[in-house]
Amino acid sequence: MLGQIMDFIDDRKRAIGTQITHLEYNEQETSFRRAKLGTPVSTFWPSNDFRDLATKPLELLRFLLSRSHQYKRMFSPIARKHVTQSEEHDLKLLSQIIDHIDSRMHAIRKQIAIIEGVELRLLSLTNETRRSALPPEFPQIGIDNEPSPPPPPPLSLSAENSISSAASIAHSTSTEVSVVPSAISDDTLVAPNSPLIVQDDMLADPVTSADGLTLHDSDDKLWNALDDDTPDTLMDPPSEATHEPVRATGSTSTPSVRRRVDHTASSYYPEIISILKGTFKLSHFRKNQLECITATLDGKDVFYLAPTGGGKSLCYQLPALCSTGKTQGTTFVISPLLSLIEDQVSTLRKKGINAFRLINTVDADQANDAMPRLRKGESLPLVYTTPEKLLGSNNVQDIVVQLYNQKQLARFVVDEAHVIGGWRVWRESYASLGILRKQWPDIPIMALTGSANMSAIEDIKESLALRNPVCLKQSFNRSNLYYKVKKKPSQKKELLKEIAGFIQSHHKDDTGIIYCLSRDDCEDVARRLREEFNLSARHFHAGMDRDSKRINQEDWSNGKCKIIVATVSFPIIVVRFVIHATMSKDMDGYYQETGRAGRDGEPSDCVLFYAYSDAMKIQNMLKNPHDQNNKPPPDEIQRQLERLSAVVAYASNEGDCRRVAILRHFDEEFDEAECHKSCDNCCKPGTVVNEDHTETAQQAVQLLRDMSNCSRERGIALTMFKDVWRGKKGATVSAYTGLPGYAAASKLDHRMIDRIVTQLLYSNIFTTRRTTSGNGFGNNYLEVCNFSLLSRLSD
Ligand SMILES: Nc1ncnc2c1ncn2[C@@H]1O[C@H](COP(=O)(O)OP(=O)(O)OP(=O)(O)O)[C@@H](O)[C@H]1O
Repeated sequence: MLGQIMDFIDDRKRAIGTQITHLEYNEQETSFRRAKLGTPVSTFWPSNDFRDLATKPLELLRFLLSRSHQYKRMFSPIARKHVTQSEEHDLKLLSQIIDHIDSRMHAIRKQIAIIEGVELRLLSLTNETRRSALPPEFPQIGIDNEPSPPPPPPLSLSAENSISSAASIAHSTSTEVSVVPSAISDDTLVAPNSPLIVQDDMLADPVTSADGLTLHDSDDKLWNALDDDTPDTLMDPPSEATHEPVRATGSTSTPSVRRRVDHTASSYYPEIISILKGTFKLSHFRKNQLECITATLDGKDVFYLAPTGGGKSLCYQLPALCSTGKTQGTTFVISPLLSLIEDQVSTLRKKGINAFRLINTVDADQANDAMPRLRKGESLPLVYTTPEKLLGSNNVQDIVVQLYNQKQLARFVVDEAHVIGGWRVWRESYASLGILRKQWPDIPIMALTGSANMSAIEDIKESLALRNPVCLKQSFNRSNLYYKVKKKPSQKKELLKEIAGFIQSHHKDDTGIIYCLSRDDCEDVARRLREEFNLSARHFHAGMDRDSKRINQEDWSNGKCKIIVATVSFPIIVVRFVIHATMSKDMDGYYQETGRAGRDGEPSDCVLFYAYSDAMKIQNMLKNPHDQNNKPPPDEIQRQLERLSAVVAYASNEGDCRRVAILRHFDEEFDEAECHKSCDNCCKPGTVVNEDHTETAQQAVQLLRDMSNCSRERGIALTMFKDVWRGKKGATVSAYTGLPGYAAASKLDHRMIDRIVTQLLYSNIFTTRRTTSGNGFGNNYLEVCNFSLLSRLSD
């Protein structure tokens, strides 16, 4: 059946893509409504009969779900804006496609849950006694029972950046190859939901605690400053009804309104403030914290988005300790990371807060384990668990039923909610969390994330079936961070010299993190910084044994080590500088990693060493992952490449304010005047000049085609192509000197040549093909990927 819709969409994609591009060009004009598609509207429509799913194996279902997500992402943003324009037949069609994909995704998720046994396990609990414990709405397995999803809510155009169709590529081609490629990031940014925390930290490291690594991070200064200049709380109008039928995105379709509510007048406030001061020893709330706490105590669903270090944890930790509130008892916090759970539990227990973990642990010390206590019927305010444990364990399910029965189930908290919606869908159990709402419709859910743009937010709300959630969002701007991108030297020795020089001159006695791509690199960089530059660097990654981790943590705690060279799996600390020795794989990762700097509000530096070759390395890793058995589907690889392209666009942009680019990724408008020269581009003297290099790009495409046609080699290496285009002389290029494009770029600066080639690669007009020679060495050859785009270029 998915094949049917995919075929249908594939047929329409090109036409819709053209339409979308057209709309983007004319978004200010009313005439776009009358724009016609290039192909006649099909009368064929696939049915909503999804019985085919029943026969599909789990792997295929996951793949299908991922593809459906991909399609939805592509079509949703534009449809949200225009779906109301009913006179535009094609846009109506677009919204019908999305509805259909929605229904399909519901059905696939349900089937996955059935196969994984999640629902079956829950049902197996429903013997006579247990069934009576369940709410009357307890759903039966059966796709027929599925409520049909309402249409997606209208949303602002700013969410349109996830479109990655051929049409948008064509659009970008004609406009983006410019001195100031600001438009690139507009079009190439893709909705995040990215794994902010790498796989190697997942479940692999149940015993690591970050205790020793946590600095005193009183962030008051930063957050007070933020409070002053962040926009008002955005709240969706809350609904009084808590027993409404579960609705997906439609539940959020009511337009947001700005309203100020005096939360200090709420009946919960006296207890809230007493716990804030007495238990947490804090004097006041940061932006949105009180709103969030009051809403959850009032039994409402909450979606809470705040930048890293914004104080999300307090929003569920504090209400968990309240005895007032509509729901009482245990707060279950669902977190994807074992190391984060361990860290949170031990930090809270040090403060005298009764937090427990509900995970599979090999730790001999079971003092923090929730299970034995819950079995004994002890009342535990705060229990951290993983989605797998919560949904997959019969024992845990027994206990949840029991707590619910006794009205001792206070709320579910989904931390790092951006994990929902990525590929790997992604931890399947995260994607299955929608079942919480189905099983316990009247238990409030709180979703927290530090990284989500508009379409990701919609995905989260929909997947968790949040009901009229109170949405609290905060500006992502980190005004105390200085962003800088530097050209990465090709020799590692030179890179280390630059890094060491920067640290010695700017941060001699400060703490900092250096991010590397691989564990080996991480170890090597730390060692060489120690040995060759006398810097107190230690490596840290999830592949280390427990003793080495402990030693490095101790060295950090006692000040012997000031610099941590890490992969992305490093526990939370406050540092004065973050250096990316290799670029991040996506903008979310980059934002999270740089966000480690200056969590105390003091000015801090974020330096990215960028080389296009790193992007190629990552691209190859994405296309050819080590674990071939776990290779994402092609569509997902494409999405990851697009996310990578957003970082390339960011890093290679030498003109636009970095802050604007970063915040745009989170759908946040930012006036570059507010940057106050706190990024390298804003500090550059002179004015920005826009240049259109479309013609040059066309020449490049033609030249590469001509070179490929006359080459007797296995392929055209990137350097060879550039040499020919520049008009290099000598024997190596002699085969190509007669071509019309030879030396066509002789007057261009070499950086401009690099940027044009980069943009052609990331616009999918050029691609690279990797071949391995007989002696095992790999070569990257440049090819024209999409000839049809070439003809569009010349139109
Ligand atoms: N109201 C407050 N006043 C002062 N400090 C606060 C307040 N709320 C939270 N903090 C402190 O801010 C720091 C960061 O909080 P927290 O770890 O909850 O951030 P987070 O939003 O979860 O960040 P991340 O996304 O990085 O996990 C902690 O040290 C916490 O104690």
